[in-house]
Amino acid sequence: MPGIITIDSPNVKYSDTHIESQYSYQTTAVRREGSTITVSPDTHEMTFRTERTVPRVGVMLVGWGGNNGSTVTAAVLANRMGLSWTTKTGEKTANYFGSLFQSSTVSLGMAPEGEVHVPFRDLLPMVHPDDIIFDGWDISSMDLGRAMERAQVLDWSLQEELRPHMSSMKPRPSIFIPEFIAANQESRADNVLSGTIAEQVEQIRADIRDFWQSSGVDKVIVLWTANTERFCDLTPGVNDTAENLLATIQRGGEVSPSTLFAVASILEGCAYINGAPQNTFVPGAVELAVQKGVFIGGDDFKSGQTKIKSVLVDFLVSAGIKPTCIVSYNHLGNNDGMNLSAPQQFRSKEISKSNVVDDMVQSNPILFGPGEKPDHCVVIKYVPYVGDSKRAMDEYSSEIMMGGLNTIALHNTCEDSLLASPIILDLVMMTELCQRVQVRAPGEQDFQSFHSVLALLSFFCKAPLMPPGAPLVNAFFRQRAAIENIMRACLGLPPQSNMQLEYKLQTGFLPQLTKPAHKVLANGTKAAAFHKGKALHATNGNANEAHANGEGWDNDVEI
Ligand SMILES: NC(=O)c1ccc[n+]([C@@H]2O[C@H](COP(=O)([O-])OP(=O)(O)OC[C@H]3O[C@@H](n4cnc5c(N)ncnc54)[C@H](O)[C@@H]3O)[C@@H](O)[C@H]2O)c1
Ligand SMILES: O=P([O-])([O-])O[C@@H]1[C@@H](O)[C@H](O)[C@@H](O)[C@H](O)[C@@H]1O
Repeated sequence: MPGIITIDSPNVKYSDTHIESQYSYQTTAVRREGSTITVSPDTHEMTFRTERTVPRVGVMLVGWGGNNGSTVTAAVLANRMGLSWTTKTGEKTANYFGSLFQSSTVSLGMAPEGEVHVPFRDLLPMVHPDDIIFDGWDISSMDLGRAMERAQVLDWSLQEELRPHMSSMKPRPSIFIPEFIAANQESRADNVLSGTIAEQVEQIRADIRDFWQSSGVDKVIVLWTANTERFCDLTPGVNDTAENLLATIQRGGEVSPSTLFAVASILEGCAYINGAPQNTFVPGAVELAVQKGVFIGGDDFKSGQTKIKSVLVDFLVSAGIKPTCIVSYNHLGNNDGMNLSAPQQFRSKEISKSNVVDDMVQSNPILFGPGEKPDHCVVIKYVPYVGDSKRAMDEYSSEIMMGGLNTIALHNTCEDSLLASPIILDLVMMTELCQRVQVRAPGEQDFQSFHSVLALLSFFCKAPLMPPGAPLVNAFFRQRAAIENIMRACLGLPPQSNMQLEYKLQTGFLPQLTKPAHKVLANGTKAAAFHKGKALHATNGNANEAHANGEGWDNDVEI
């Protein structure tokens, strides 16, 4: 499976330090005048430049001692050490299932032996999760070995192998403002900073510098996987601009811990990602990130029930079926669930879970009139007994042809933290890669980075944070295609169109192959065709299958 991908194109140059590609970005400009819609294809000549050297990456997790924080740390250690462990159903081996980059593939195109798929991570140089160094903060002082035990996510035999390596990991004291999370969290808070919020921000900044220097990493990314906070009021003069936000911090006004961490990270030049649903990125924080040229992204890991929703609703609407009622219920018994049992914290989650279908619904005015939406109900209940094993139950009712009614019921049980952990890794890998990509826009002399609000992270989030004016897309496969095609652009490759025209015409034409599979001498009655990855050749009037031999295709087949 592993392979080194080399692009054989005059538009792609490899130097010791960079991959540079000349890319023709093809779009359409649309103009609607009354009932007339005019579409004008546009081609924009651009240049992508990607640094080839993958740096040593440190990740500082806020909420490190939580279920997600302890689980993702454990998973990376287990993979790095190549651990296997015994369970009642047999031997298990560490893996990164659920990671887009580590466990999914992309198609490069057709080779003589058929379509070639490679691991997503092989498209461009990316940090490997095994190499990530973790650190972080928690209001709970529990070391990571005991936090892993408290989380009750991983098999005991694996925990026993990992504990000696995790017990030495101790979360740094954190910023704790009780009013932002549920009151039921206060019993954990034995590891908190004191002083003004300005002093605490300075401590967080010092922590980042300390980790950066002591770990020897080349860059640090900070990620919030602490509890869901209530929404913060957006108040002019308080958090509407970078200047006002910094002044509010100095003055001691209302700023949430997650926003304080964002400010500290941005001021230290570290990308900051929000894995929870609260509105961390108040306008002042966004402006500060833009001023400092630092990436920010979020909100709220898209891990399970919502991820399926962003697929299923896209399927229904794209198939011309009208979803009219969506009920998403789940219960879980971990600490996240306990925090979400408080109304204000639940409200943050309800918002992020509810808006995920808007773009898909708005894309189809045949099914939905102006402002029309499906009924959409989100319920989350805290049931301690089930722990991290979230039970999600969904019902999708849809109108089908001639007044018909279709109802899809789903039941989904899984460890919530084992869905979120690979997403944390993907968020880090995507962010770190984007920090090494520069783009020269059409007609420009200079290269620029992506916008500080890193829209490419939307695939991993329920409520994507987008640059001003950018359209919000939640549809799963559209988001995935955006990542794939931008990474292909870095290699000078065209977008994945799935057209496969070479196999859809009467006279087949095959891509330029290194070893000609066969001569295509179609005379109108005979043509090369593929079926199930094998070439069906009409030769001597009889269709027979030419099989790929060990080295390549039968070369003597003529038609
Ligand atoms: N599948 C998932 O697990 C999933 C999916 C989407 C979003 N999320 C979000 O990710 C977050 C973490 O989920 P979890 O299951 O790990 O929850 P958790 O409660 O197990 O972990 C959160 C940790 O944050 C700590 N904490 C709270 N306030 C803090 C602060 N101010 N500074 C530092 N630490 C603080 C808590 O002590 C706790 O250890 C939650 O906000 C959750 O809503 C989780
Ligand atoms: O599975 P999903 O919808 O992506 O998101 C999950 C919710 O279903 C769950 O209720 C909540 O506790 C988790 O934090 C996470 O947000």
